[in-house]
Amino acid sequence: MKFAIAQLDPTVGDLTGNAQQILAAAQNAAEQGVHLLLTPELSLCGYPPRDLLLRPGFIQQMQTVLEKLAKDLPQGLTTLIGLAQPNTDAGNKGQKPLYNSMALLENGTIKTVFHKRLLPTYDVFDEDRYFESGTDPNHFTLEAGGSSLHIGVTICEDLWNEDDFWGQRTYKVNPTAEVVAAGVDLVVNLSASPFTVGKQALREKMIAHAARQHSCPIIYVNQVGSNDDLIFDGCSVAMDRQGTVVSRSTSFQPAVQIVDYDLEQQTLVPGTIHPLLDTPEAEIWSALVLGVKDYSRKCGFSKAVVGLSGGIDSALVAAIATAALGPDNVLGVLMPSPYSSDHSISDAEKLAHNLGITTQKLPIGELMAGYDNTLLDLFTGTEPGVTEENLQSRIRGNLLMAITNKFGHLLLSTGNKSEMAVGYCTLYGDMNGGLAVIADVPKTQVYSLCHWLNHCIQTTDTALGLIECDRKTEIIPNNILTKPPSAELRPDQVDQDSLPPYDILDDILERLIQRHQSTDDIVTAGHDPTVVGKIVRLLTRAEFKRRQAPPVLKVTDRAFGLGWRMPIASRWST
Ligand SMILES: NC(=O)c1ccc[n+]([C@@H]2O[C@H](COP(=O)([O-])OP(=O)(O)OC[C@H]3O[C@@H](n4cnc5c(N)ncnc54)[C@H](O)[C@@H]3O)[C@@H](O)[C@H]2O)c1
Ligand SMILES: Nc1ncnc2c1ncn2[C@@H]1O[C@H](COP(=O)(O)O)[C@@H](O)[C@H]1O
Ligand SMILES: N[C@@H](CCC(=O)O)C(=O)O
Ligand SMILES: O=P(O)(O)OP(=O)(O)O
Repeated sequence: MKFAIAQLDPTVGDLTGNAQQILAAAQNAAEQGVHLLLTPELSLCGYPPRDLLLRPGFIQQMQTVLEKLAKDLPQGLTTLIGLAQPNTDAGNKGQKPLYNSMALLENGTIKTVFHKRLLPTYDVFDEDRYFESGTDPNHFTLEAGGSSLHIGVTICEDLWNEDDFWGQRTYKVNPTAEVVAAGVDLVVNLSASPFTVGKQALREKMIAHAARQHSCPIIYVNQVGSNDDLIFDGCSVAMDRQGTVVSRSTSFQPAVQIVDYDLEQQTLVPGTIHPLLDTPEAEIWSALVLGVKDYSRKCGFSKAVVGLSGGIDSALVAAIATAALGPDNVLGVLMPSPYSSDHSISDAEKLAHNLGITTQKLPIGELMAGYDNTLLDLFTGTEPGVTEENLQSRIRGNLLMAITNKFGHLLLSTGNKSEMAVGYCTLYGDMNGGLAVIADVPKTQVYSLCHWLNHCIQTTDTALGLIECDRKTEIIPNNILTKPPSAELRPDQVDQDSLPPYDILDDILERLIQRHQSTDDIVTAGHDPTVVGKIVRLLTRAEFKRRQAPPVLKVTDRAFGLGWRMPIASRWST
């Protein structure tokens, strides 16, 4: 029995386009003699559709497109398609209006519809807002060529309640155990599981645990691509009942991969196993490149603009943008002020040369003088300080927005997670932008990514096939890697004038943001109480800024954005 794993990259809300993607995968699968085509969770509307789900017209149109697709799909091929389905009991007993479902299509008809049992409502997930939980185990019999196979259907989170995997506990609802108890030969899991660093290793451990626990082969299908802040890595995988990987699709690329089930041996046949990316840096790099590429494409941008300061954050963002969009589509803007060092210009120019991108130089000295003159009377008697520093950042932000307005570039903002955490960035200045590319990457990891990129370009054929350049050189100029980070908003300013060293700052922030530790916990771990107190206050105070930041590409298990819902007017800061 042959299965096709369609690791698709849907655009949220593009019902017709997504249906076309499914149809193309189905035609390809049918030509290869496939019996069952598997598509990701909500493959027809794309994941996450968010509040589009509240629009009745959207739900109706989804049904119309599904019915047409059922007729268009090749005869003899059974297909599982993810979509939202109305809950006919909605309104009763506070039930939610929809189900998160999988429709089973066969020979022109919708044969049955399965409903997701477990609805994730944590971190970036908010499925309880829209969906009612399915109550029954989902399974069906696939008939082909006189044979039959009993298949259990689970949808994403349904696989994440595995007894004893998350510690010694037994879950009230374990959809995999329930379909196995119903006597299935094989379980499929149709997912839209967002990327975070190391997540595929975790998924594979969990799937292997489930396969062994239930002595049942499992085929896991994941969405690929990026929708707004969420990046999906694909990496669909099939495991036999011993928990051994027999098939793995590509990471961060769409694919249709075939897996065979041997009916006599009652096992999945080993097939193509694409390797996993081997370092956190390779994973993050690939994720961010895909994030920029898909965000641009799906929002209708082909070009991006970045303010190039000669610093490391803007260098990394420019490199990611170049890999995503191609060097001809990235513009670097150098905006020196009277406080800018010579190397800020020479390093930015060298970087642009290495990347093969175009630059524009727009000095801001005259604009600064214009602001100072206009504000002269009003500000008489005050000391110059952060206000004047922020004006420089805002002049640059304005110029960059003028470029996007005039030429249609997407402005990429360059703030890293450490800066966003402590508010070391200017609202309506360097925070301007449509997409915050590295705002989930702490400064220490910005360095490791840049070192990795240079190493990669010198030692392998490509930086994961993404940047073309002279292989003997570096991408990020060495001086950018070695000079102290500085905003250059006043003479001789460096970040470490106001912040602890980044390795200390990042460790404290990781404990606060990802591990939910208290001030006391962090001090007990060995950090200076005064420093911890300061960082906690800065983190709390900068909430108003983060709320106004562009969407942040998520790569950790706690990114600023939908998975971080802190109050702004708050008195809790320990
Ligand atoms: N822009 C850069 O390139 C850069 C680089 C390095 C460091 N920095 C640092 O970043 C900081 C930027 O200064 P900033 O944070 O004072 O400037 P900001 O203008 O970004 O934010 C301060 C302003 O935000 C508003 N505000 C404050 N609290 C608010 C709240 N709770 N709700 C709504 N609005 C609120 C007020 O108008 C206040 O003046 C400085 O410490 C600077 O040294 C900036
Ligand atoms: N001199 C500069 N030219 C272009 N763009 C600049 C310049 N200085 C700063 N920028 C932009 O602002 C952000 C933040 O700067 P920090 O150095 O971190 O304060 C930087 O990444 C550039 O995009
Ligand atoms: N726990 C799952 C849930 C995803 C879903 O059900 O959409 C994940 O992190 O991928
Ligand atoms: O934001 P950048 O590029 O100026 O990097 P740094 O803050 O390290 O100077």
